Amino acid sequence: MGLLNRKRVTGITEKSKNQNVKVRNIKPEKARKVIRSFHTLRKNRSKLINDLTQHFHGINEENYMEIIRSDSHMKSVFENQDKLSNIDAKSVLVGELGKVHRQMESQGGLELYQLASTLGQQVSRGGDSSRKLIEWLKELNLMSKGTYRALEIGSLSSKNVISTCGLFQTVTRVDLHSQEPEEIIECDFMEFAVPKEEDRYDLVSCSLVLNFVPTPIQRGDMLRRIRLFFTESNPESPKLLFMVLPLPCITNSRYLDNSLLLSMMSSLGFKQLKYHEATKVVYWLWEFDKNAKGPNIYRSKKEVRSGKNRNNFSILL
Ligand SMILES: C[S@@+](CC[C@H](N)C(=O)[O-])C[C@H]1O[C@@H](n2cnc3c(N)ncnc32)[C@H](O)[C@@H]1O
Repeated sequence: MGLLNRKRVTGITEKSKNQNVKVRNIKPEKARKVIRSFHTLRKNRSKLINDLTQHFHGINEENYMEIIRSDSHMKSVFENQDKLSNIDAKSVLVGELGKVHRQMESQGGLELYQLASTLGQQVSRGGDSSRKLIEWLKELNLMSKGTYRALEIGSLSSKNVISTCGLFQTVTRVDLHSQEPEEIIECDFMEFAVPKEEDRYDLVSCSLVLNFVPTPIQRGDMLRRIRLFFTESNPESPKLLFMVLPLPCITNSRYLDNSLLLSMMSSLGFKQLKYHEATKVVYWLWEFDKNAKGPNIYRSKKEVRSGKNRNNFSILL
């Protein structure tokens, strides 16, 4: 993304890639708008790509540009240079996908979304969510200093409290777009290889990531996958998942409230240890027990709240 674009959209004036992120001149409302709009576009993109799987074998969010651009006609439809050809279903979808793709680019893409999210981590605006995790770990006296391993999914910085608190022997950080290539592994967690047993983790942090994942099924898949990353080598020590979501995902969703989430998580083997609602986000600390699974009955959405002004956030397993 060009610096010009970023300036036009938000007034951010400093280049951030591969440096500690600096954000200036971006108002909190603007940051929230960037985040909301990015989530909507990502959801629309995901739906279009899903619809296109019947026309392009194996198309997904990583390879769609490559696949579409390898067909010169589809490439020009995607790039909106061949409007007259948008008559069949496949071309309509490709044309729409091109439109969404351009909107995402012009609004700054993932990089700008991360800048806006980093702003949310500034202390004056709610701060680094991992502070709550460390507060809880200390309160529950759950992890003795320096012996445990943590995995942070969706990491914006290696300087967050989870990394600096000294409670962990190692913190492995992954993100779709790494802002510190030496400290944060750039990859999709869904493709991050499950390590050998001795390299697995005692704690996984998944803060403000599930709401980024575009579909309810993919969110469920992410939760399911997280379980594979817990070590079994210290049976005495707890296996913990720290999770954060925007508050409305749980307090104003048509399809999810905390009681439903509790039973879903329990069907995956997670027991709620801690829960905290802040003004804008909600935090959980879950303990995982691989032997404590329940029945999986969460394959379709069920309304838990009615009313017009609800959001549709949900998770399916
Ligand atoms: C809103 S930021 C949250 C960052 C930080 N964890 C926090 O709590 O402030 C969401 C981050 O999750 C990352 N992310 C989303 N889906 C991911 C995935 N499947 N694998 C790795 N990172 C992902 C995004 O790239 C983004 O940097």
